[in-house]
Amino acid sequence: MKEVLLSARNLGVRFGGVLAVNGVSFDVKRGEVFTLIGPNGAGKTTVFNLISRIYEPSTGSLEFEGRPLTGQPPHRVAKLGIARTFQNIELFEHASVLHNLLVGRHVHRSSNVFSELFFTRRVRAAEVAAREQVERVIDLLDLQHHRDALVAGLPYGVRKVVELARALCTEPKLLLLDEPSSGLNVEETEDMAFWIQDIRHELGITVLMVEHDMALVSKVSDRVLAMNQGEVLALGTPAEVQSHPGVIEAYLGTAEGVAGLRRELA
Ligand SMILES: Nc1ncnc2c1ncn2[C@@H]1O[C@H](COP(=O)(O)OP(=O)(O)OP(=O)(O)O)[C@@H](O)[C@H]1O
Repeated sequence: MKEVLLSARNLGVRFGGVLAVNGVSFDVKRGEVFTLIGPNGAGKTTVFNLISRIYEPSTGSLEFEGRPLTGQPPHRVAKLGIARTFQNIELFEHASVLHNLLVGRHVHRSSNVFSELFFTRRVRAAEVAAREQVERVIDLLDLQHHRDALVAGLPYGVRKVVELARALCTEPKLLLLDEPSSGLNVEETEDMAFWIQDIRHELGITVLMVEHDMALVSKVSDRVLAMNQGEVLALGTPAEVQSHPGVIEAYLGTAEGVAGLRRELA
């Protein structure tokens, strides 16, 4: 059995009168692609924000590599090996792709003013390692042609890949992808599925994803957790979860929704 990388136990968070997440428990195993699905407002992004330490849980705990994550300040999360992308892309728009990726590497910088000023051997070695990792990621995600382009001038689909690249430049153990297909056309979504599979197989990175596109979910996920109104509805393989009656009712809602899902999966 695979080792558990991230463990959530009885997670809960309340915003005023809204219980956004309530008693949610799950384990993400090292090397898998684990996906959260559910209708709008189910609590998926809130779970991401709890893992990123943007929100403090009202109840429960999170462990990463067997150590408590709850209690860590948000700026430590990247250093521990957790990177994320956002539903709305967050990049430096007026910087080049290369600069955005190099910024992603800064999580590994531990130099002080003195060593930076005199460009010591350690700083030089860190600089070389940063460049090598950035070039590896550029090659993996086929971004060579866009290396020197300003982010602001790039099509949305490419910006989405640049954001993914920036997260990979931090060399994460766990990659959180918040709706990687949102805003992408069919072809770009297929490319995104390839990138996710490559990231998992070639880099061995564990992926925790929130996604609405069920065709993408089925293609890349090992396990799926369905949520509704802040609670866990079902956990299993993509096929098991999609055929779960509670999921069909909550996630798809209507008979037309079910027919739509069947068409999408056909
Ligand atoms: N900062 C906040 N303050 C108040 N309420 C919030 C906050 N963040 C989330 N919520 C509420 O918590 C619930 C869960 O929201 P969340 O964004 O996690 O859902 P989601 O499953 O990611 O939905 P979507 O698929 O639309 O992104 C919603 O009712 C939302 O309005």
